[in-house]
Amino acid sequence: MSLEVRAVVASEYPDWLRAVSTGFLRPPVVTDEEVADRLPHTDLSRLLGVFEQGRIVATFRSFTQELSAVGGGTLVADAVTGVTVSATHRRRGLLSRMMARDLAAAKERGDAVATLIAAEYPIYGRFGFGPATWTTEWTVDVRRAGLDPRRSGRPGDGGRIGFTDAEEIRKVAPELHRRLGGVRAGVVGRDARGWDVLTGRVHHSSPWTEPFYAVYRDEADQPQGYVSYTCDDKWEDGKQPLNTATVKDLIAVTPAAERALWLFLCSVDWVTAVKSGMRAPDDLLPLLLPDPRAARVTTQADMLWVRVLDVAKVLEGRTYAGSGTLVLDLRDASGLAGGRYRLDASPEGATCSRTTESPDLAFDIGELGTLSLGDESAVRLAALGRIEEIAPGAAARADALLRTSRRPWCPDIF
Ligand SMILES: CC(=O)SCCNC(=O)CCNC(=O)[C@H](O)C(C)(C)COP(=O)(O)OP(=O)(O)OC[C@H]1O[C@@H](n2cnc3c(N)ncnc32)[C@H](O)[C@@H]1OP(=O)(O)O
Repeated sequence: MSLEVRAVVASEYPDWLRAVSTGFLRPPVVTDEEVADRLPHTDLSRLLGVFEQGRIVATFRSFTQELSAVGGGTLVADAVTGVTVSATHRRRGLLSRMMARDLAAAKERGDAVATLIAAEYPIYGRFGFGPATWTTEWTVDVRRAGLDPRRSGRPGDGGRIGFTDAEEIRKVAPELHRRLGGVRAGVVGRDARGWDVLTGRVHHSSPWTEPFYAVYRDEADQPQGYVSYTCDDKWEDGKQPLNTATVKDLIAVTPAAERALWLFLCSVDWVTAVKSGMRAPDDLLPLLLPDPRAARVTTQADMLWVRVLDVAKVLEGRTYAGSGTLVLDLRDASGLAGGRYRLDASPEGATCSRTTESPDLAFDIGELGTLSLGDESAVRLAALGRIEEIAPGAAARADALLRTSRRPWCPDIF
């Protein structure tokens, strides 16, 4: 039976959503309300389906996304999501066909990279993606953290924390999230609908629990961070409170805001555990506690995957703390971004262009995705055999140039 890969039209959108739910093992139920909510935010020309006799057996969606680069600049990304292949049609190359089509279109548009959050680690490396950010989740045992039980939730730095509501958050927090991209690489844009979902204005699949919202304002009364969290209202025998505060979102633009919000969460009466949600691996949280072992790592995993489509845009689109030159020989089986490039970088700026000079390092394009946001070490990748060091010492030179003092972080799942 023939399989046709093509863009989905509006009348097929409910079927497409049902196919996505089926692929993600969610009940295949789609309401008119959900369709009406999602459709205006969907670029149908970038919504792919694989059709067999009129039935959708595979799905794929991409959209334009802004990704923060090292130094606060922005890269235009082709964000990939909603990837499913029906259990009846898996391992017959359908994902490969949809991916090839989407990446070719992204390259044609001039996007710098493609991005995604991988459901499972082994899926996307073959398409030239590499994990570029990692994430850590902690559970803090507040009673073992060593914090002074007499402390209040008030920051000791002249700032203040105040409770607020969803409406206020929709006004204040988008700017905080946008500013985060200026100080962290790896942050992807969060649009108005993303805020509607996070603040309960839109919710389709699971029942909504209204979270608590609190904003940190500095001495000059400027918002510098916010947190939303829920509590589970649990007590143990003997009338002992045993509440877990679960962070849904914590965006802090200054270290003072980050410190204040964590200490606030660890100061709420009845709260004996704080689940941090997915944080940057170098979040201040564990070391902020007198006893950092009270923050147990519960998740440690890859987060944002990056597929470089335009090498010059990626390497010129970031800043560099030091100066140096690197010649990279990049292999790309798909023919999208491979070749030999010379990078001349300094704190004043960088240029990157094709060259015929002999290379310092040679590797697959996926490794450049992994290095692109400053997180991974080229020396480590060379030790793993994933980077070939042609000029002795070149991997260490690459680290000095590419790595950053704070690790990239993507707070959003898309
Ligand atoms: C960005 C996102 O949306 S992430 C969500 C991804 N979706 C899911 O995880 C939902 C459940 N899984 C699925 O729907 C499908 O299995 C998919 C989409 C992951 C893969 O689709 P398929 O059409 O089966 O992939 P396709 O046949 O093109 O496979 C290409 C290659 O990747 C490999 N591969 C595909 N999926 C996986 C996997 N989950 N684990 C390991 N290898 C995989 C295949 O074996 C194949 O390898 P080969 O070229 O060596 O033979």
